[in-house]
Amino acid sequence: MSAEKILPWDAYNQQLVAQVHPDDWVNPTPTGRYNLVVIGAGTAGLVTAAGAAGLGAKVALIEKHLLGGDCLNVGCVPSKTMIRSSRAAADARDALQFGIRVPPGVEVDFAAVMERVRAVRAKISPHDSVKRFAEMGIDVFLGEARFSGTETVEVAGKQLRFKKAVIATGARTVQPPIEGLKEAGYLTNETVFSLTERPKRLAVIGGGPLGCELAQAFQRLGSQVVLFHKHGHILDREDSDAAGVVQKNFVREGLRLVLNADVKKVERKGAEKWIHFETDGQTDSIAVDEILAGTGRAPNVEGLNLEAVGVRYDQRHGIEVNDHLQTSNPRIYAAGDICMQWKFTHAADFAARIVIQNALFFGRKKLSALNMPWVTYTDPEVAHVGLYEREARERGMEVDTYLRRFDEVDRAICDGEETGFVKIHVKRGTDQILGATIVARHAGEMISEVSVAMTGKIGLGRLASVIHPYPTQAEAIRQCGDAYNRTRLTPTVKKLLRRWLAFTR
Ligand SMILES: Cc1cc2nc3c(=O)[nH]c(=O)nc-3n(C[C@H](O)[C@H](O)[C@H](O)COP(=O)(O)OP(=O)(O)OC[C@H]3O[C@@H](n4cnc5c(N)ncnc54)[C@H](O)[C@@H]3O)c2cc1C
Ligand SMILES: NC(=O)c1ccc[n+]([C@@H]2O[C@H](COP(=O)([O-])OP(=O)(O)OC[C@H]3O[C@@H](n4cnc5c(N)ncnc54)[C@H](O)[C@@H]3O)[C@@H](O)[C@H]2O)c1
Repeated sequence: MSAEKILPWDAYNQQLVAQVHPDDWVNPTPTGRYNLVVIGAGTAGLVTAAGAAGLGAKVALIEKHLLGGDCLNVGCVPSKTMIRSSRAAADARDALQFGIRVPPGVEVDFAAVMERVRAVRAKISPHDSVKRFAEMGIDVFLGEARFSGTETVEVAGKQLRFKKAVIATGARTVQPPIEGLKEAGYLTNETVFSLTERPKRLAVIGGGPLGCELAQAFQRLGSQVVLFHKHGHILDREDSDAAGVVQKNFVREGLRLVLNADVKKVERKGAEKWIHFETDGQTDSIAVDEILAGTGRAPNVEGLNLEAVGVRYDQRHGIEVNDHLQTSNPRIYAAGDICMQWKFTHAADFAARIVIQNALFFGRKKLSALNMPWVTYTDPEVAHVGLYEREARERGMEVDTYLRRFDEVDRAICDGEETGFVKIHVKRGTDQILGATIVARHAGEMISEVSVAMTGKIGLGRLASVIHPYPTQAEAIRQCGDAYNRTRLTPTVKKLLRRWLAFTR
């Protein structure tokens, strides 16, 4: 894709492209064999290349479009920036609840919101720039890579010889198989952040993290949003109580939800797009101005000539890897969205660290050993780490769950953020934390405390002895620890304590 397609072609996007795909970049001339040839410069590729080069490896990094991949350009960064504006809009809307009278006529300037998105992305882009990676001693090649032999990768007419190669080509939005959708035209994460005008009516198809985050953001920024989701509630892979809190808030904010939705057909009539759908046996139609698809990801496996190097893959799950992230060709590894179920930037980052050790230093690091948290940045946010209760049971583990609702937490009450909870699962009869879900406005900032405990093998009982400043919402985590410790006060212990206190009175 040519860089000029980063619309609108304003000063910010020109700045972005100057960093992550400069027009005047001249690919280096490859000399000798590389320790590592990395294909794809999203998070997985960038971290692999930087880490390996930092340890002294001779590294080539190849990117066909923009360094930074989805996260910087069309994923985390623009979405979280837009969400920040949408929270400001919601705060203005809800200000009266805090005793602040906002005069009527407060408006969302959608064009300014999107300009800020582009400005922030451009500001962050030097972290992922061609210049920065070249200065690390990495040979950066712009162009589309393909395997051309058992130990060569071809890019822009050049042959790069490798000892080991890493495929980090990521994933893209799948096109939902809905009649007429393609002809009517629809947005994906690759195009939605280029909008400069607010769609008056927006349909979002898919109630996963992508669909939910953006549906709420657009609704708050003034679009009338209808969200179609296949299942009975949104975010159906999350803890159902957590998803329920978010869903309730969506409805409160006026978002229309179509659950158990079967979108049958899309038709263009003039400027309008008509969506014909079925839900719970009823058929209905709705007219919108734009449609955003967020129905999952397809791995970028095409054009790599994987058959020639014996790398097994499938179109749905991507490249097949073992727990060491090695493909069916032992000299070729993969990391990130191309091969992993965890499709997160931090997951791509930590997978890259595993690849560096395993590919270059005979390491035996395992992906399954990672303790992976994730966050959906709706309002409130849903953050999770470890096992869900149902997963623990499926593995034959009995669990005890400690729950603290935010309407019982002083700081959350002060903040007017009482919906949500902290739920921590421990192995029954112990304080070993198996997993946790937090639903709170800043749940993503809180979950790492539980991750630290799990990674450091700190039990829930010991978390109770960690002093948390008062008043903070994170006290809810300590309070789950207090609740655990109270369960240790068995009737026998209580009786003994009573006797001791009577004796010492
Ligand atoms: C809207 C949205 C919001 C998101 N928000 C979050 C979030 O808040 N937090 C979070 O953790 N994750 C989030 N994600 C997920 C996150 O963006 C991905 O998990 C992450 O970008 C994966 O990194 P990657 O390196 O595996 O792949 P990518 O970022 O997709 O990078 C792959 C790169 O490979 C290049 N490439 C492909 N084929 C070739 C080839 N043949 N030759 C050369 N180059 C090639 C591509 O151009 C691309 O630059 C979000 C995703 C989306 C879509
Ligand atoms: N905060 C974050 O970390 C974050 C944010 C956005 C995206 N992402 C990542 O990006 C990836 C893509 O996200 P996503 O939400 O597109 O994918 P997803 O697969 O997680 O969710 C898509 C949802 O859409 C539903 N769906 C599919 N087809 C449908 C149809 N025709 N009609 C109605 N519903 C339909 C599916 O049942 C599914 O629940 C995810 O893997 C996620 O990890 C992460």
